[in-house]
Amino acid sequence: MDQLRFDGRVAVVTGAGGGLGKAYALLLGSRGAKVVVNDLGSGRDGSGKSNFADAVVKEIKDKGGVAVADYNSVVEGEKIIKTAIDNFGRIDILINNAGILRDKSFTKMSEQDWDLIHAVHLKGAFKTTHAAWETFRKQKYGRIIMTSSNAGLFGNFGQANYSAAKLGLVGLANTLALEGAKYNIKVNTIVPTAASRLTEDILPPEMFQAMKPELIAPVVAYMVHESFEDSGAVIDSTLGFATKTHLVRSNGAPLKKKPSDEVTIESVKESWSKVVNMNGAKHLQKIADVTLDLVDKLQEFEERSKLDSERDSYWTTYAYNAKDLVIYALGVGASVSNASDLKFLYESHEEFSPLPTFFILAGMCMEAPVVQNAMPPGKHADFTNILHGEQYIEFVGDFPGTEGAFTTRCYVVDILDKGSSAVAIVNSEIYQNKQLICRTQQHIFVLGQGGFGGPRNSKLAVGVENAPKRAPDAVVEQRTAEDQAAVYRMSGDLNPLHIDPNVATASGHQKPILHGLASLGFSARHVLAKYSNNDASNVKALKARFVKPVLPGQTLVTEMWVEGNRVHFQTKVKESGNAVIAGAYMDLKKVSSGGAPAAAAPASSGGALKSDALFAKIQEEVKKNAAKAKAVNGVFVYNITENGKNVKQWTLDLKTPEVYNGAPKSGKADTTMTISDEDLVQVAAGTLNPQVAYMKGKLKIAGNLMLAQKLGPLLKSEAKM
Ligand SMILES: CCCCCCC[C@@H](O)CC(=O)SCCNC(=O)CCNC(=O)[C@H](O)C(C)(C)COP(=O)(O)OP(=O)(O)OC[C@H]1O[C@@H](n2cnc3c(N)ncnc32)[C@H](O)[C@@H]1OP(=O)(O)O
Repeated sequence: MDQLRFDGRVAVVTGAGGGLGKAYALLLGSRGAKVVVNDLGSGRDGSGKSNFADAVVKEIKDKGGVAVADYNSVVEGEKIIKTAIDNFGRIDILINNAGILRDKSFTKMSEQDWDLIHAVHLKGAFKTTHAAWETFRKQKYGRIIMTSSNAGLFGNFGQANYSAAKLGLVGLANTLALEGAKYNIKVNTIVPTAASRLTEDILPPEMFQAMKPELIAPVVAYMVHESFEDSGAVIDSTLGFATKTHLVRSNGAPLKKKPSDEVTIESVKESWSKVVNMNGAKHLQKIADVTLDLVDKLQEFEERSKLDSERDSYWTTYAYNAKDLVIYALGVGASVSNASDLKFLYESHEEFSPLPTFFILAGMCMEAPVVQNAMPPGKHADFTNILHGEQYIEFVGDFPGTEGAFTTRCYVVDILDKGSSAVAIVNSEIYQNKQLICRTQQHIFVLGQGGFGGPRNSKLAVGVENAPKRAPDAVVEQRTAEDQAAVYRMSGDLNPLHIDPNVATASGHQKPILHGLASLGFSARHVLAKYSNNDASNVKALKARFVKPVLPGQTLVTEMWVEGNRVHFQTKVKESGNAVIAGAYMDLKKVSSGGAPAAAAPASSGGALKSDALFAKIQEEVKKNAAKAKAVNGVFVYNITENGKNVKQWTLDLKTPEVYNGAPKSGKADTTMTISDEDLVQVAAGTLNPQVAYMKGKLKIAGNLMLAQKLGPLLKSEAKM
């Protein structure tokens, strides 16, 4: 990097007779600046006289620099600035560094102690800066440094006067940064901790030795260089280390429940934990942002209150990223052994997507006592007596992306009395940037808590739909893993019923049961793959009832029926024959028939494969791409499999280039690629990235890896067929 220089610039450094100020003056002087070395020449309490400034000037001059000494007090700051103008005709840089201490505990602090400190630090900085300000404005250039202290930012015993003045300087810099912005005047604050006359007998000797002002001087010099762009920054530096400090604001909280309520001391106490909760605290750049933030929050409060006045609601937030999507997909049985699942498992996949059922999680409001607080008198609900009964999700706005944050409103719309048990119907509205993205509805079955004389049915319940009587149009089966619930829990539902054998047996189950939403996630994936080409954004709504628990390790069999844009489905456990999900459906914007297989080993893939026609197409493509093929120059063998068995073998001899139906005519295969028929169909249909099929197909490389990689582009062109 080119040396950062200050040629042609005039710098005033106050308190430059020793310590930090001296280090700043020497460094700037050595880099071409003409320096006014100001120093009153007093001890650290402001008493005594010396000629330190002359010594510094001499040192600068001895090294070929230009400098002049100034012995005025900063309280008469205009005289110091005059020294610069009189000697050098201009001023570009002002470093307000001069300072003294009058440390005393507050009890012993006199008004004089207070005034003297404020006069030197705060008023002194005001006087010098004010004197230079007009020149800076006129020449549209100025670099100003205020010197603050951690004593000001955090407080320090015995330094009430000094702390107040030091934080005052941050306030001064903040405002001057704004007022100077359009004149290219940058005003920043340094918070140095260095060995100086101020700290000499306060710091332990070893630390005092190490805290060299020379380690801070380059930071300050950079902050007054013409290339420095920040303004209003507070930079803490010591021991060759620098950090930025700024204020942050909590999200805050309304101090009342409804806009019409009074704010009382009690309501303030009730809200206090939210007021001081710093989770998600933000740094606001300017005072206008503070006002906007407040207006925004008040508007949100009004809007929420309108909704809350209809029903008592709980508001929660839910943030997710790619990792959450992948963990969820694993929890609902997506597997790399099925190439079409990769888009749900691999964050760098070109079609990486959330599964549609993932967004049910944002509506769960697991942390809120939403059901508990809505139970009729004498009835209770907690994790020991609830079962997930039904689930609904409907997408209203744009399909959400692969990361985001939602605000969710959760409220109970009805508590039904089903005789011995109760059913709580919980609605959720899920918003992103104030836009409604989706709605969900959960039916929570509360065992043994019925009989309170409530309604048996609700008009507000989204109903289940019986499947057609005919044989299913498609069936997909997939075994859940023994650890399925343990994986699914990581998406947020930590109900011990799904992991703790004692809790499970106490609730009457032989072992921990699978989350209802995990089983639903499996079946929804099967439908999505079969009838929506795995396109999650094609889903409009989904409804299901959990009719019997599923045990991890059991095999789920999803039966599907297409009726218009609705795919009815129900799910059975293969081992017991029991229906576990019933009355379920997925509404799609568009139904695509015979789509991708969802499970690793589908029971019925639906529709015969036209591999011969496909073979002809690939042959044509290879001929079309003969030049490329020759460049690849390899022999590849495709094993065509059906239900796990090799049924056919094609050889792609790119040396020739030709495709053979059967064993290679000549030469040995360089690469053997096993792609299932289904994947090959998808590649041909352009719905499966050939590279993905390629990765999934157990690629055995007999030649070299480069060769295998070169095959990628060729397969890509085949995908366009
Ligand atoms: C806000 C916080 C939320 C927390 C969310 C959840 C946290 C999760 O960790 C919890 C889970 O995932 S639990 C696991 C998944 N769920 C299950 O396994 C439940 C399976 N279902 C059953 O066992 C029975 O259906 C059973 C036991 C539910 C009902 O069986 P029965 O008692 O035999 O009922 P039945 O006699 O057939 O019918 C009685 C009335 O109830 C209605 N009904 C039946 N099943 C229902 C169900 N699943 N959901 C809603 N209502 C249901 C019936 O229609 C009937 O009403 P009516 O007589 O008016 O027709």
